[in-house]
Amino acid sequence: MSKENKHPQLIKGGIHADHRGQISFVNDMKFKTIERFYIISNSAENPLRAWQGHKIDNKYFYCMQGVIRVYFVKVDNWESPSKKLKVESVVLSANQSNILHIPEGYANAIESLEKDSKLISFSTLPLSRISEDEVRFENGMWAI
Ligand SMILES: Cc1cn([C@H]2C[C@H](O)[C@@H](COP(=O)(O)OP(=O)(O)O[C@H]3O[C@@H](C)C(=O)[C@@H](O)[C@H]3O)O2)c(=O)[nH]c1=O
Repeated sequence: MSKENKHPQLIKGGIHADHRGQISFVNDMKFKTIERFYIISNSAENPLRAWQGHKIDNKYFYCMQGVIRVYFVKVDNWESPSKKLKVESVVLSANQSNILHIPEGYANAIESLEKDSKLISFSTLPLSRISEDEVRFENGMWAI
């Protein structure tokens, strides 16, 4: 059976504004497989959080405040990945209300492009299984 071609995808949402205020939504986001969520806010001194690799966990990233660039790399070999792997990225903004889905098999890096930017991350793997999933690489592993 052919391996499903799972590449990061943007799940488009929208924003409704009227005299009462504003609603940001992503109607097509499904939570059946979500196990937990957390919110990342990088410090002003370290605006770039790189690199977290995930063999199993899927990430659904949503920018709640400010602007954040998410980089991702398809890891070819977890023990000794090539330094020449293609780095792709997507900019998420609180003014656009989109979710970036990064499937398993990728390393990600999170860069805050504005002060006090906040990213909510929905994960499909319970924290108890992190040890079989997460592989950390140093900041300079893949050039940003
Ligand atoms: C991510 C996460 C962390 N924590 C706690 C435990 C941990 O000691 C502390 C710091 O977490 P981390 O060191 O994993 O944070 P970090 O190194 O920023 O890694 C996180 O960044 C995102 C981009 C990822 O892809 C995940 O791997 C996630 O672990 O926060 C939770 O309790 N629940 C969570 O879901």
